[in-house]
Amino acid sequence: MTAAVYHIPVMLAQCTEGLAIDPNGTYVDLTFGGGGHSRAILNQLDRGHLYGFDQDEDALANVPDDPRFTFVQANFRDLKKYLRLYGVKQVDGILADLGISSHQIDEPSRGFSTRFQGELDMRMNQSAAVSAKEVLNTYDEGKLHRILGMYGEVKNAKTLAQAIVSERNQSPFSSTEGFTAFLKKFAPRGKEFKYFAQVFQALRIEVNDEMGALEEMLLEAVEVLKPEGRLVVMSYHSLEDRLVKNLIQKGKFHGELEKDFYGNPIRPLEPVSRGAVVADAEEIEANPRARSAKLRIAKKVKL
Ligand SMILES: C[S@@+](CC[C@H](N)C(=O)[O-])C[C@H]1O[C@@H](n2cnc3c(N)ncnc32)[C@H](O)[C@@H]1O
Repeated sequence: MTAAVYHIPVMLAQCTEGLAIDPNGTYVDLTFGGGGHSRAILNQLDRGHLYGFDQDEDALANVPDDPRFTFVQANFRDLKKYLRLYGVKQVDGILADLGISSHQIDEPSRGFSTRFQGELDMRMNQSAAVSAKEVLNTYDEGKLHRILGMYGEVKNAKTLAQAIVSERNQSPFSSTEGFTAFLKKFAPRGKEFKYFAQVFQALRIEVNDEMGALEEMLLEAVEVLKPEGRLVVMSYHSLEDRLVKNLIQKGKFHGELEKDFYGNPIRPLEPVSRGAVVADAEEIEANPRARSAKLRIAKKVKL
């Protein structure tokens, strides 16, 4: 397994520029994956150090042999705890390139892809307790309805949730192929793959508690950043991007920006980039995965 085919890093230059790297600083790549972004950060470090997190043990195969790098096989929601373990209280910059890697999608046994035959798994952390199979075969109808509607924006979420519950009573779901064959009946004609992708996205977000992990991580990231330290987050769907954007612009996930007596915004971060940075046409042509990427860059407010 080589890093080149594991994952092509998206907006590499924009991410490292966003971090405004101090060669002697301490950095965190929260989503190490194939290590593309990490290697680019290491190239700019001198006496600095980089901590690379990934909850997927497959990422271990890509760890560089470099004394300035430490791999942390953990969920990024526990950022503070693990940094403390290494005696790190504050860092100069944090990068998160959310979602799953091409390796995870392309490996049939991981169950992320609508195109391959595999178990309905979808766990990024292979030791986690709940897989997509458990979600489909045990969640009650109301919960399935909510997940499909909220995380997949599936239009007929209620009908589909009902059908899942009655189907599994006859034969429980186990393979991706069996599940997509079942989904076909509910998909709009000619848009089957888009529909499958929406349903799979919803399951994946639930299995990995992606929204919960993102909220916890963002709050911890704000705490561990030095004043003026950079937060660089790349997301691939609007639910994630909304959380990141709201925290940067409004200082909270929900609700409006508050101001102090003098009219200064009360928020722990301030935007560095105007709006979201997106990939250019050339990159999208070479790497279609870059199409949906939205990059937001912020710095910790100096008190
Ligand atoms: C889009 S890929 C990152 C690719 C990487 N930037 C590169 O250049 O190869 C996302 C990676 O983050 C990991 N990941 C996603 N959510 C995570 C979480 N909550 N905690 C730890 N790792 C996570 C996934 O396992 C995956 O390997």
